Amino acid sequence: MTGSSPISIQVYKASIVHSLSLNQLEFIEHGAIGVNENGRIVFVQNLAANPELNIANSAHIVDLGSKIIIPGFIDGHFHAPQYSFIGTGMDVPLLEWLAKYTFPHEAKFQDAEYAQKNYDIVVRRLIENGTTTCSYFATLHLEASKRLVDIVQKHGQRAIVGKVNMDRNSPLYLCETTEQSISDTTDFVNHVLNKQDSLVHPVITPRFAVNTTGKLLTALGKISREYDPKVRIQTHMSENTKEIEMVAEMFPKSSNYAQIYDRHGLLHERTYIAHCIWCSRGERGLLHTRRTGIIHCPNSNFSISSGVLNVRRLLNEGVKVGLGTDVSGGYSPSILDAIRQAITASKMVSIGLGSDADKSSSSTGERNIPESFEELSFAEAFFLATLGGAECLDLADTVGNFTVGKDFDALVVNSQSEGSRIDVFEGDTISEIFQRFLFLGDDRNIEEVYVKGKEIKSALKK
Ligand SMILES: Nc1nc2[nH]cnc2c(=O)[nH]1
Ligand SMILES: [Zn+2]
Repeated sequence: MTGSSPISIQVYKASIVHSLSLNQLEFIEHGAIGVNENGRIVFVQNLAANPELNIANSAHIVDLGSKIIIPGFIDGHFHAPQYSFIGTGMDVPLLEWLAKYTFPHEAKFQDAEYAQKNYDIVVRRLIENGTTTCSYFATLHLEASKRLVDIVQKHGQRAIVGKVNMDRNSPLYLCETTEQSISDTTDFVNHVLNKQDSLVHPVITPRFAVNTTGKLLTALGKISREYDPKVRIQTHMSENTKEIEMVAEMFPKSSNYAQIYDRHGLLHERTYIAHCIWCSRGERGLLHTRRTGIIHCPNSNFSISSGVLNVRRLLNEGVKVGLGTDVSGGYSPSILDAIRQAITASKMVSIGLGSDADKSSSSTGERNIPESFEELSFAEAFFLATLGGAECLDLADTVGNFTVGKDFDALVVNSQSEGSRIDVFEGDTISEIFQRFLFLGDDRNIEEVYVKGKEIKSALKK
């Protein structure tokens, strides 16, 4: 047992599964986690090796039997306003999809009351599905973005929220002036920081290079670096080949997409970018040097026909990677789905069906021996959904696994919950039951959801 035991602690006895690193998944079949009044983990104990709990009398013990405690899921990329057209409109690729469905829909969030109603529905749905931390894109509307912050605070979810910036190449009904965009962003960032709520953070959110002028990008980079620590930045990059062609014409002085963001001061260790499917070797190297993370959104990459990201290569190159649902480019709000689709995407890459900018740009005529890439294991995909995401979002000191001193953000998983679609067979090991949850489980198996020690799922029913 590690750490001290303050007077009033909550002890959860259960099986424990969490990632220590990309390659290390720890299973503690008979475990206990101690959580103090501040929601911090004070000990993690293997009861098989060390059955005595060294705790004060006032500790409250919750015996969860054969249920499994895992770290809460981290969704590194979610568009809150897009939830209300989830599962529809996936008949066209990105640029057409934005014009045909997304922009008209996001324009409705001009109405803060409409936004509030919709945001309440989506935040509830994410908590149901075990997303304890979510990085949200709101819309460009300041008041509606503030309402999203209020809603996540009401429900107790850990969240990073961004007011979207877009000052060109969108319809007039969803476009702001550069000056308005800068002043509303400053207002939004200060509004969230002034709350001094350790669970909610602002993030600078330029939609993507297509929708932003160089002047705006420079100003946003500057805002992010003016604060200590730097304010996070999230955006999209190299999702779709037409998008990349458009961006190259718009920013002719930069030799590639990543360089555009870099030249405007947007790439740093608190930046994380969705997609990056078509990044060249040079761009990946730049992201690695800047310690910028990539959020892999496989459902969206398939659903709006963007491409198949080679995650293995990014991991081999030392780039930080997390998972995102990218609703509603992606049709599922569940990180379990992102885990499954990340594994499927990695299998496509391993059989030579990945998207590869390096391959298409090598026109030397020489016959290259194709590189082989190992598919992701379930343990690696789970890492991306938890600790990997925490690293991208600069939250790894606080969440992502059950290290003493981190906050207790956790899910109680019951393979035999009411309505469960998971069958358990005689002799199944904890690893087998856990894997079956990853591939067959759903929100019905996620019985309790904790953020900073507080259970937030049961309150949704009230
Ligand atoms: N998937 C996705 N890509 C984008 N690129 C710019 N905006 C968006 C968006 O809303 N969704
Ligand atoms: Zn997105």
